[in-house]
Amino acid sequence: MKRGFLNSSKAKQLIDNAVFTQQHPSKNRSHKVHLDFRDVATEPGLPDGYESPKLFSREVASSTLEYDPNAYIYTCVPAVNTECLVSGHVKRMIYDTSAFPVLPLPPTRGKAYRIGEAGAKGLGMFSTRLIRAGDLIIDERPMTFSPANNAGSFVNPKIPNSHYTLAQHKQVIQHETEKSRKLLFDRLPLEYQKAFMELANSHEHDGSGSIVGRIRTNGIECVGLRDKDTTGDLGRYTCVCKDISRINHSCCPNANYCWHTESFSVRVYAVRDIPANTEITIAYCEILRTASERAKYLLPYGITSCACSATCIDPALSKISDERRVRFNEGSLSLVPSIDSFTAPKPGEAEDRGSHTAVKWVQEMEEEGFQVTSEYRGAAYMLANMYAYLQDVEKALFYAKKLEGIHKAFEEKTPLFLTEEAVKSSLFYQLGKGRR
Ligand SMILES: C[S@@+](CC[C@H](N)C(=O)[O-])C[C@H]1O[C@@H](n2cnc3c(N)ncnc32)[C@H](O)[C@@H]1O
Repeated sequence: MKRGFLNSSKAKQLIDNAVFTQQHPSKNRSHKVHLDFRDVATEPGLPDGYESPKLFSREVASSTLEYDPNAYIYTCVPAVNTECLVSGHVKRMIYDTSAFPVLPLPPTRGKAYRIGEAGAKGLGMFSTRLIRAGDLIIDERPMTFSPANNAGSFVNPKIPNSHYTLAQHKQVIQHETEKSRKLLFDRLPLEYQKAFMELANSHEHDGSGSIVGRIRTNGIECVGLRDKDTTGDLGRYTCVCKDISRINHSCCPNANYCWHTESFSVRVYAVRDIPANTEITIAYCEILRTASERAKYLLPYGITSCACSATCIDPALSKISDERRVRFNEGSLSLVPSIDSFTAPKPGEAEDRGSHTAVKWVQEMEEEGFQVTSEYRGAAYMLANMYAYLQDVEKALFYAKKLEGIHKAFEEKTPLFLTEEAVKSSLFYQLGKGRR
């Protein structure tokens, strides 16, 4: 039996309460503004006379799944020891996940990281030995799991929102979200409370409370879990881990991360070889964006000028990198030629015209450190298959082997041929053979 706070109001109702109807200043009509805790409270404090609603609690068995799907529950998912603020619907989704709760995986060849000083970035995660592409660096269960917006916080539906300005409404949302997350925090063991409060907080001056600020700075999206009947930004979940929270951002990261419901954990894999004593980095934003676009996404993390690599520091390199990022981002579809256009290079030419662009892209993406992108994987995979089709086993293997580690890092199930025999029995090799 675990103490649980049951908030009986419906998720939909909560979401509707976060929609503020604003009068258009010049025209005689109103429009809806959606608010969530990522909105900056324009002024500190709360509206005069605002009374925060009292939450009531009820003891429930933590193992039960007999909840209203739209009610939010504070619960410790017993098998995994994570404190959760979760809708009944999502709690059921978790328990219905096949194989849940399997143990997190052990890191490949044992632990290979330490947490240490990373200069102006604060703390960071560093390799203690060579880590190979595809190695699992860490598989960590989070300390907290909660909605990624203000869902689960209780804004009294009796409060007539017409009495508030937009800024005041934001203050209420921020206040109530912090209050609901504080309850989650208070349920953590003391050791986790300490670890949580030691984490970075890049939201100290935007109206976010100290708990919400840390969730926003360190939260990892729990892809695949979302509240009933929600789309887009609504209904998502985020989790905060102890060690993974120390991984800094890079615009050319050497690791990727993914959420796994069956183990209730976040896995971090190397996407290329990481030498000993090197910082392990992930991307906090889409990396195939220009420097100015990336800067917008990084600002909420307090990253005002990213200095993660030479391409972010040197304006000339940054210009070249931006041009490449835009090209890779926009051109991925035109890169994939139809099978009929696969032809062998003409005598004296290194590459056929059909493959030339893809070969150049793979080279450029490796120079930039974009192995984490689907565009890199797509281009290398296409080349491996194309050379198999052209019966060029050596080149087919050359590109397939580039993907060996990355496939592990993305837990890809698509078969890769990594031996001469495997190339020769692949579909593309057989198709190419039949064509000659
Ligand atoms: C998830 S934490 C990462 C660990 C953090 N450095 C620490 O000391 O705990 C995110 C925060 O780290 C810092 N950070 C991460 N990547 C950075 C980068 N590329 N440049 C500057 N600061 C960075 C920012 O302060 C950001 O808000």
